[in-house]
Amino acid sequence: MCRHICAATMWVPAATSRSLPCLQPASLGVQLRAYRRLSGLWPHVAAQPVAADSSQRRCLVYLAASSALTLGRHAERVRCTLLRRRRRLGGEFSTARAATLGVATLGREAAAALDEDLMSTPGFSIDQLMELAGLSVASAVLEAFPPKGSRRALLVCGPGNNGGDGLVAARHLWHFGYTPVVVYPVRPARQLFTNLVVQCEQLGIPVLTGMPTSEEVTEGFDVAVDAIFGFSFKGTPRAPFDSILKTLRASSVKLVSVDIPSGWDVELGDVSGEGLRPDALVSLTAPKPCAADFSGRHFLGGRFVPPGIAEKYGLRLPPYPGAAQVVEL
Ligand SMILES: NC(=O)C1=CN([C@@H]2O[C@H](COP(=O)(O)OP(=O)(O)OC[C@H]3O[C@@H](n4cnc5c(N)ncnc54)[C@H](OP(=O)(O)O)[C@@H]3O)[C@@H](O)[C@H]2O)[C@@H](O)CC1
Ligand SMILES: [K+]
Repeated sequence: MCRHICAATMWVPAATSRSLPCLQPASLGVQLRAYRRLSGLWPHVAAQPVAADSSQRRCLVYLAASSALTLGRHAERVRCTLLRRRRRLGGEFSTARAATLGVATLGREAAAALDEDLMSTPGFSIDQLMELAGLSVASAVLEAFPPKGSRRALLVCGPGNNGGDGLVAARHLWHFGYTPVVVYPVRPARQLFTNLVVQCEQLGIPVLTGMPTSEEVTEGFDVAVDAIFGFSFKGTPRAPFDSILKTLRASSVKLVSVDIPSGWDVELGDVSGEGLRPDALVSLTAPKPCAADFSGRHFLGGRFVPPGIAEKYGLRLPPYPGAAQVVEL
């Protein structure tokens, strides 16, 4: 019995798709044959213009296989092919609006290297960067979902620095007048994170280990922040985050993702099909390639990049208005 094993999506600007004949609906046969050659399987392919942005075209690829063993192998092979193709196309995989602003994207390795550069050359500490990142997130929440009556905010924080951004955002949201609740199931022992938890608790912000149910999230909160995984996420989500992602997906709360919608591959997007579908995204420093698949409100935050580093990584960052911590792309 065949079942779908891999859903890969690609969004390409119309101009790019003209130079990529295999993504033209008219030549989907070529695409099908290419994947058959690559994986030994017949994929089901559908390509359609994107509703949110007619200048882009999306190509959805589903592969079918009969065993879990072949699943991983074939999905990985196709993932690598898509990745190579995306890398060849480079910065063209920014959203249409980001492309208008001339903002380039930062892949996983480049994002990590840029972080290293920030912390070595100009000598930023991680605490400083995280503080500004979390402040950007809180500012984007305020801008995207200004409080109407109640101001209940849920912040779901993961085990890495993305989770730290969420803890900082919780504190700033409290100062902005929200009533935050933090879910922090896996807590690193590092002083940085224990300090951030104490700072939240000093404000009376509950920091919970367990995740509420999807009904409780829908009923109990006006907005939720996904600070679960950032650019170091790999593979498929492990427990307890697998079920947390399902809970967030099942709820209808307004969702803001920090840097990357959790569960998405930083470069390829929601390849597993199990990632979150946020209403707003706050890219930090620069959008990551997966942001090309995102069609909600997109903010850029992390207003701390010195011109030398921006130049080194080919970032053409848009001007931030006034004292704003975020700029909408
Ligand atoms: N300059 C900037 O832009 C700044 C960026 N900042 C922020 O940092 C973020 C990057 O932070 P990061 O490197 O700590 O990685 P992040 O993704 O949070 O988590 C890694 C953790 O997840 C885990 N994990 C991985 N895969 C998993 C899986 N499948 N299932 C389960 N767990 C999995 C992994 O565990 P491991 O696999 O190592 O055991 C590890 O514990 C970035 O996106 C931005 O938000 C700011 O704070 C500072 C300035
Ligand atoms: K996230």
